Amino acid sequence: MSNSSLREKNIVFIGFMGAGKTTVGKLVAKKLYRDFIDIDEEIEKEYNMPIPKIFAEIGEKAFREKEKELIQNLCDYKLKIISVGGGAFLQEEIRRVCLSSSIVFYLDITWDAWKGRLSSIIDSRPVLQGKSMEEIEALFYKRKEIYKNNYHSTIEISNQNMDELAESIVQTLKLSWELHETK
Ligand SMILES: Nc1ncnc2c1ncn2[C@@H]1O[C@H](COP(=O)(O)OP(=O)(O)O)[C@@H](O)[C@H]1O
Ligand SMILES: O=C(O)C1=C[C@@H](OP(=O)(O)O)[C@@H](O)[C@H](O)C1
Ligand SMILES: [Mg+2]
Repeated sequence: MSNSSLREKNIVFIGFMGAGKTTVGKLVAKKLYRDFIDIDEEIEKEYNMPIPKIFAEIGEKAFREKEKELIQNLCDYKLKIISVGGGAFLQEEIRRVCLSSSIVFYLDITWDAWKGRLSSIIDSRPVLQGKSMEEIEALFYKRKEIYKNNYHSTIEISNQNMDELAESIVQTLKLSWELHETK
């Protein structure tokens, strides 16, 4: 692969709900002077309603179809920073298109660190609602199996400040771009 093609690839952030994909993706985009796209935000704009309302009124199936369509379309572009929802990589077609067109960055968080975030995110994450802590924990580990088998680069984010985290991601990316430089 030529250096320019690696540098031009999109960067896609994956990981569990609340791991920080949206927050960190935005910061990384700013540091790299690139466009940032949050897939959930795009879906909310399309339906003109927040995600819990989309799930309740239109249904998860339609949400997943829209998620796939938007990601597939965006992967035709270059140089984008994209945060996908935590459920996106459950779809094989999404995994395939992201892994082939983009650098997939997995934001990994421990269960212990994640637990503390639940109360601040549950109202906007319908997938977490109506579940016991044991059920959420089981979902957390089930999803982890998918993320950890489908990425190019990863970072442990459990106890890091968001800006430092974004800065380490940028440094990792720059290093890998330089390492792949063809003279
Ligand atoms: N590194 C971090 N440290 C502490 N809180 C964080 C961190 N990253 C994200 N958060 C907080 O966790 C919540 C979920 O973050 P968000 O970026 O929306 O995650 P995701 O897009 O992965 O669901 C937000 O309230 C955000 O402020
Ligand atoms: O994991 C999931 O199934 C979902 C994650 C959410 O995005 P975040 O991962 O950004 O919270 C959002 O797409 C939707 O609520 C479903
Ligand atoms: Mg998000």
